[in-house]
Amino acid sequence: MKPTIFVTRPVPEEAEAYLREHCLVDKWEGDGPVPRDRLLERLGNAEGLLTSGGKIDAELLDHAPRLRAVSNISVGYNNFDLAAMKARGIIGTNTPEVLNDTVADLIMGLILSAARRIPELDRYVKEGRWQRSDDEILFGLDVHHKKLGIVGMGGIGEAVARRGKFGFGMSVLYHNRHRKPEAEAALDASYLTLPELMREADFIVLMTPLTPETKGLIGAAEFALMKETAIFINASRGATVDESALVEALKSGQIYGAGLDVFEHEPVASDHPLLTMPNVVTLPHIGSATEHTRNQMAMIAAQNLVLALKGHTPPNVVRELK
Ligand SMILES: NC(=O)C1=CN([C@@H]2O[C@H](COP(=O)(O)OP(=O)(O)OC[C@H]3O[C@@H](n4cnc5c(N)ncnc54)[C@H](O)[C@@H]3O)[C@@H](O)[C@H]2O)C=CC1
Ligand SMILES: O=C(O)C(=O)CO
Repeated sequence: MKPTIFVTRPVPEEAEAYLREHCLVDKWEGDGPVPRDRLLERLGNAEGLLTSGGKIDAELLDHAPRLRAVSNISVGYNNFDLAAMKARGIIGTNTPEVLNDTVADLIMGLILSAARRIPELDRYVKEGRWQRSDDEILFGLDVHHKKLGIVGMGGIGEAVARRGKFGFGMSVLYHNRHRKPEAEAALDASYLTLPELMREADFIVLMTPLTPETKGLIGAAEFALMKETAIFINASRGATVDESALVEALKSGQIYGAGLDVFEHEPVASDHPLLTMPNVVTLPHIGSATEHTRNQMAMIAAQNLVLALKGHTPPNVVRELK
């Protein structure tokens, strides 16, 4: 007898076909993300859940008495209440590594966009404001040979560091929960404390997972240490940054600019002050959003789920907040 699973969002054909081969698939057919109350109604029979970000907490698990595995189509798993899942013997999985290069490419895009003011000046040209006499008002900052500071030197952080080091001749500084001697050797990277990195780096890239320790990790005290020419990039989760402190740091000229792929509340409200600032580049959480990478993520997530439901240990089980 095939296990029943619930799929909360459309997945590519290949992943869906694979799931149907191994499971009885029930899926959300509505537009947009499944509303929480509708999801809870649909979980009565589900032994597996394929999802990408909705909260998996005690309330949801109470509505899913047969649930054995939850598979995220994402590397981040801050949506999991791991204690509640563990208490019920439910396995959680994610999709690490496969998206490292795709997300790192986007982060380089944010760095270049903020430093050279690409979106702002694109609008400038398209709005017919470009004058032959324009000169200094179009200046930005160099990226090459500057100091790249990575906070959270994991799979994605290292992929960004490689691009900075070998593509742009940048020197790599990093702060991480644990030192990484191999990365230090391969990238000639220097380990710094968080305050040291804030003071030293020209580009600060935040790439930690969202955990109780990293919530608000970068706030007023950290922005106060940054150079006036620093550019701050966040592609981790919005809540790792104190957004009000970021707004103040940008408004007061404490830092030069920011590039953001993530926000505390997504989609970000259209009247959010960060959206009114020309020195902030904003994106709608598209770090891994290429067809190739998202297809691979969906397939890996599907395989994780099927393996777990067959009683095997999938390669990407998450056991604790990392
Ligand atoms: N914008 C987007 O579309 C994407 C966002 N993400 C986010 O990026 C995060 C990181 O992804 P990966 O690099 O794959 O994860 P990873 O687990 O490979 O790396 C995270 C690193 O952060 C470090 N870390 C954890 N807590 C820390 C702390 N308190 N202080 C300093 N370092 C700490 C860990 O030791 C680890 O080296 C994900 O958890 C997810 O939230 C991931 C993919 C796409
Ligand atoms: O994988 C993740 O954690 C994302 O945010 C989207 O790819």
